[in-house]
Amino acid sequence: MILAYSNTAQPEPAGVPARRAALRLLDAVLRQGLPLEAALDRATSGIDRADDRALAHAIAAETLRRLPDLDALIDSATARPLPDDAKARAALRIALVQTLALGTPAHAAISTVLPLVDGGPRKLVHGVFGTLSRQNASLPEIPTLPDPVAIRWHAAWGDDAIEGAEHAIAAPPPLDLVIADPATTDRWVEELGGVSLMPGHVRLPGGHVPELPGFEEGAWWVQDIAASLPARLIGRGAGVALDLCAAPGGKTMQLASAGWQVTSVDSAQSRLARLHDNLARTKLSADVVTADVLKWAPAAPADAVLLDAPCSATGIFRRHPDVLHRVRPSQISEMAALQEKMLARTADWVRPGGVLVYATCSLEPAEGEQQLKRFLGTRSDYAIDPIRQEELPDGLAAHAGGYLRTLPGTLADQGGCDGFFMARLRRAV
Ligand SMILES: C[S@@+](CC[C@H](N)C(=O)[O-])C[C@H]1O[C@@H](n2cnc3c(N)ncnc32)[C@H](O)[C@@H]1O
Repeated sequence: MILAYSNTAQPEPAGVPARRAALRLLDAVLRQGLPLEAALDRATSGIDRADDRALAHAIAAETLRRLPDLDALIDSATARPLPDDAKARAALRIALVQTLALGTPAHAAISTVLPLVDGGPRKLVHGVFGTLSRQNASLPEIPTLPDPVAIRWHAAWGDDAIEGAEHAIAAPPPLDLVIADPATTDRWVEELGGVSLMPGHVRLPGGHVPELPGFEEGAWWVQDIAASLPARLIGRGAGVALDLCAAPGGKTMQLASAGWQVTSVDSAQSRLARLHDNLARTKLSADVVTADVLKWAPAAPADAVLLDAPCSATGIFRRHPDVLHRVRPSQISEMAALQEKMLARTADWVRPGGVLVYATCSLEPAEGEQQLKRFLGTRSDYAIDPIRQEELPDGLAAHAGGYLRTLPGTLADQGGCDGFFMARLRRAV
């Protein structure tokens, strides 16, 4: 038997440490409310092999995508519903997701999970898994959204967005690249074998990023098409642009490659390290400042300010399915209060006649439409500079109010995009 070693140095069957790490990850998200990525290092500490760490992440992420459907299956096979936080439910979730969604043979899925419930509900887990296997249980083709999210998004956006979100969970999102020099888009479409939805954009079905042509030379970087639009709204320019809440730097690279003298500000040192790496790889430059935008201030007003504000991040649920489970209404309100303060403060850093772009990767109106309305109600020196059709890819249209809202279902035929809100505001001269 091949042996692996847990961080308690006990010999264990191969494959068990990855499943234990998957359980830790799920506990971190569902009970502690942590982002999946933030919990990764701790949950997988003691696992040396990168493929085991990747497996733990894949099991946890797929469980989060399929949680309501996995729980419905488990509940169909137990006399009484198990508590949400029961060990048996957690073990069954990861055993079932492996066999029903990740292609793991049933015997491997259950034999690597049972050691995790030794001395506990082993018999129950084995019994329920066996019952569901004999019934040839399957997951629905289109996943079900967790109820609180479905209710919230239905109230805000209606049936189509719910359908769009459920379909979006079912399919792996495409890989979007921003091309540093938009004039070379056709060349990269050909070389990478992708499609382009607008100049400076290439979409691939997926791929191992560091091995793709052009990565090492810094010809492009990964950025969802919706995430690339806020910086595009600023356009090309030779003046001073502030990129606020800038790390890991997708928008900084866009602004720098569009000719701006960029100052990038973010409070997270570790995320700024990635921004520095990104600038080095793409040979672009920016002044990088580690600071809290609620305390820092620029020496002089800027021609353009981009505020990509911290938010609930519910718009990026395709790649980060933890947001579907850990983001609560109270957090949305807290983020909205923070965004309001940031917007009020940073609006003073735009020169008269200059431009302010406000963006969030959120599907919550409180972090988008309502924020914009409140801001315009308090700042008579600002007006919306409406987004024009020629600034957007085919299939996207600005709202009649001049801002842009992307939803689950937007660009669905081309592979979709993240949920975003963005508005361009111009300061009176
Ligand atoms: C949506 S992410 C930014 C993504 C980035 N604009 C890009 O395109 O790569 C939000 C960022 O806000 C930063 N942040 C949160 N609170 C902040 C604060 N008070 N001051 C400065 N940055 C902050 C976070 O560290 C995070 O990097």
